[in-house]
Amino acid sequence: MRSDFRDSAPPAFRCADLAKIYRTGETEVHALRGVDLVIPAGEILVLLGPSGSGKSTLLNILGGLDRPTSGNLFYRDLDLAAMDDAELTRFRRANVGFIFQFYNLIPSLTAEENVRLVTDIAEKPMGAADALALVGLANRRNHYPAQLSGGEQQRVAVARAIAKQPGVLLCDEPTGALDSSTGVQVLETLAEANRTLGSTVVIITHNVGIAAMAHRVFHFLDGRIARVEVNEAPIDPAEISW
Ligand SMILES: Nc1ncnc2c1ncn2[C@@H]1O[C@H](COP(=O)(O)OP(=O)(O)OP(=O)(O)O)[C@@H](O)[C@H]1O
Repeated sequence: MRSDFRDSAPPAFRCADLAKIYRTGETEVHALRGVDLVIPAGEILVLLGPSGSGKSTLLNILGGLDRPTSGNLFYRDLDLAAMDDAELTRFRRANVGFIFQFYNLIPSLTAEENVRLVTDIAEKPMGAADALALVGLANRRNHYPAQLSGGEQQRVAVARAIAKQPGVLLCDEPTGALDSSTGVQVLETLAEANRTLGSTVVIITHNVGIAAMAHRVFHFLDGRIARVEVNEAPIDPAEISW
């Protein structure tokens, strides 16, 4: 059933010959050297590759936090490469949820208030309490970040990201600071958002085991995608450990 839905959907992202050069004084770093990829809507994608191979650079460009130096990039029919700053901000607000390694919660706000920061400005949000229930934290909504474990704080960050029902969830090392069993709980919330909201989920990780939950795995090497693996039978995150 899920694969029919995925096959019929237009791609979430398409990019062609995408390049990113960082210039600092005389120095140039070629972070992306001609990336071609299609990210089908409604899939879970994992990006693997050595440190410095360009994964975060690509994720930031997909999310409209940064711009390519050259190349084409579309989100559905939106031409991201042609957008100015204000348009990119609107694109992010309407379509993208971000999750980073460190949870970036506001310490003086409760879990629910942290989520409400997003639901207050989103176009079609679910309630903050519903988002927290989706990540299994209904009974922690009035707790402050310091009263929550690392895994619980990351689940609040996931709730905050999914509350606006984004088309795409971009996750940069979401389990990087967590132990295996806590990390798996976070991955389960991402899989749940993929299943119930249909969000396309892109996960950067150094943990090769996590690739088993993805529909597709992109292997990065030196600013390029060296290999794409299609996984016909993604496993439930509960089966992953590290
Ligand atoms: N803002 C920046 N200014 C200059 N160089 C940068 C900047 N951001 C990234 N780079 C460089 O671009 C290259 C790709 O970095 P990127 O962070 O995309 O790699 P990565 O695969 O995500 O690495 P990691 O797994 O360590 O996070 C690296 O050489 C990095 O040093």
